[in-house]
Amino acid sequence: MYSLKDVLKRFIPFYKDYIPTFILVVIGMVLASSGTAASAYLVKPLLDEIFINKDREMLSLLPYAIIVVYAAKEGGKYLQACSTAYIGQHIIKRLRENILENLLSLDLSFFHTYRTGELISRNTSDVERIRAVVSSLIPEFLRETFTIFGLMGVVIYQSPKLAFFALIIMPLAIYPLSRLAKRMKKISKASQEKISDITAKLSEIFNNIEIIQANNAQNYEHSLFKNDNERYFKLTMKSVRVNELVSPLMETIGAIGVAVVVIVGGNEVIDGSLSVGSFFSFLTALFMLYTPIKKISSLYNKMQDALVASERIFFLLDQTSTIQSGNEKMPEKITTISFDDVSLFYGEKQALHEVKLEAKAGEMIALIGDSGGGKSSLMNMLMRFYDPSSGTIYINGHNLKEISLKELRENVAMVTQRVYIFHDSIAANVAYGKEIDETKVIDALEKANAYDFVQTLPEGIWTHLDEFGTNLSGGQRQRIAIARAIYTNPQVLILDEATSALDSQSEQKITQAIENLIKDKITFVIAHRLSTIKKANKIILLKHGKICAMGSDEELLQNSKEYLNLKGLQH
Ligand SMILES: Nc1ncnc2c1ncn2[C@@H]1O[C@H](COP(=O)(O)OP(=O)(O)OP(=O)(O)O)[C@@H](O)[C@H]1O
Repeated sequence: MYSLKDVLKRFIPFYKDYIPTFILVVIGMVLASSGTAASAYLVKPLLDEIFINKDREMLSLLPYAIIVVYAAKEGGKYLQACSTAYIGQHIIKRLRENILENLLSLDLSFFHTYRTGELISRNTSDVERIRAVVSSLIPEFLRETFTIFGLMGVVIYQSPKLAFFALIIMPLAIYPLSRLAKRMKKISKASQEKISDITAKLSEIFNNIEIIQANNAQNYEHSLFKNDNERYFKLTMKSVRVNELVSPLMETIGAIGVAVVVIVGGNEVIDGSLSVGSFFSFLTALFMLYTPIKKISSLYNKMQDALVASERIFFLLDQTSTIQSGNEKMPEKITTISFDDVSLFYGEKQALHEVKLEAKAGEMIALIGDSGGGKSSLMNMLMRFYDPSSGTIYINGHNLKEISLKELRENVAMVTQRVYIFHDSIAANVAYGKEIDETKVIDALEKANAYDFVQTLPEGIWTHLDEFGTNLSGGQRQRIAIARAIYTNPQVLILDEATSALDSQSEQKITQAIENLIKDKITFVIAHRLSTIKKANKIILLKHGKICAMGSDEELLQNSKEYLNLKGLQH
């Protein structure tokens, strides 16, 4: 668990950039605290000089002094509030960017472990909670502490004896307050986890809305959500009750202090050893003291909340990718890709067993086999979404891990089973992440046999696609994805069931297009379709993570029973 010191330490590099703004914060803080103390002090001349001594000169001065003191106090507060908000909001903005930057660099296994909603929640609501610590909490804490010292100065100055009685009460409040803070920390942790669950649930619901409606599972999802929501509501109420307890507790303990002061001070005023003005100035400062003390204890509770949130955020910032880029340049021309005794484990589960295969430029390799055989896993390693647990993948004899990750992914393009469409224009979807070159976009669309339908859309390649491409048909989406893969003219193409959503006519056109594209490339096709398999130079049959047959269609027909079985099933 992080302490406040740890949290602040992590923010020091951020704070360094805001020194001029901090100076404004301090000026505001000093004005606000000294203004508060001065306003309590002014009660003494008000009573003693004006009301008791009937001093007219003082009457002509004091009202102006009151205005100046209050203006300084409130102006200081305003200055401090705006400057601290600037620092806080700006740090938070940078923090969000840093979190996303780090998350984007992480490997896929991380994203398979954490739910999307959970990550969104940490990047939004937890970051918001932390804002309290980085911006307002610390300066407010300091301002209130300064105010306490200023007011204590007035209290002690006016009557040290009374101050002794009044201030002795204070430690009495500390014990219950520290108990409350501990409780608050616990509730905060539970509540932050719950809000993460809620966000995760919502993102799951919106992503799967079709399947929810198709299964009439609306009520089921709604009741799951209601449970989480109810729990969050209860936790929030619990934290409100704990937080709101601070004030009545402080007031009651404070009242004991005031009662003692009235008894002792009242006697002194009656005896004439204390002036009425001093007594009231003292009493005003004492009353005013409870406000900052109360604020500090409530701030302390909020801090517990922020500490828990920090822990969840630093966790994300501290994650490092297990997939690190190599330093070697990608060979200009990829001539061979070889898998040398490559095995892959997902946790305990072994997905691939000592796979050995080689692909040469111009070859098309078809990967076939039952579902779960390991075809996608093999290709995921070529993209370096995962690294082999043992064995090595080589490109032109260079270990894949030594090659720059960026250059690798520039040269290897993938069309996956799941088609990804971004909420942007078709052109931006095709050129995704790269500069849009209109001619290249049209060329890629033509090659993917997609330009015909794109042309019929109202704004052509500039037509905006909905999130997930819901305004396109499945086959159209797939052709956009293929266009994206060929936009950069990659040297290696991985097509994972890429033609599954196409009707046979467009599939034929795509197959033709792919045949033209792949001439000097290395292409891996994960396919069940016989038309694709036939054209492959090499067919690899994967079963339970092992290669159980490898060769051309003809060879396999002759010597692989499994291949015959597979073909038999498809006829
Ligand atoms: N991220 C993952 N975490 C854990 N296990 C996984 C993961 N991805 C795949 N697997 C497991 O590894 C095995 C191989 O999966 P893979 O997706 O590579 O098979 P496949 O041959 O591509 O299947 P399909 O044809 O159904 O797509 C399966 O048993 C699968 O359950």
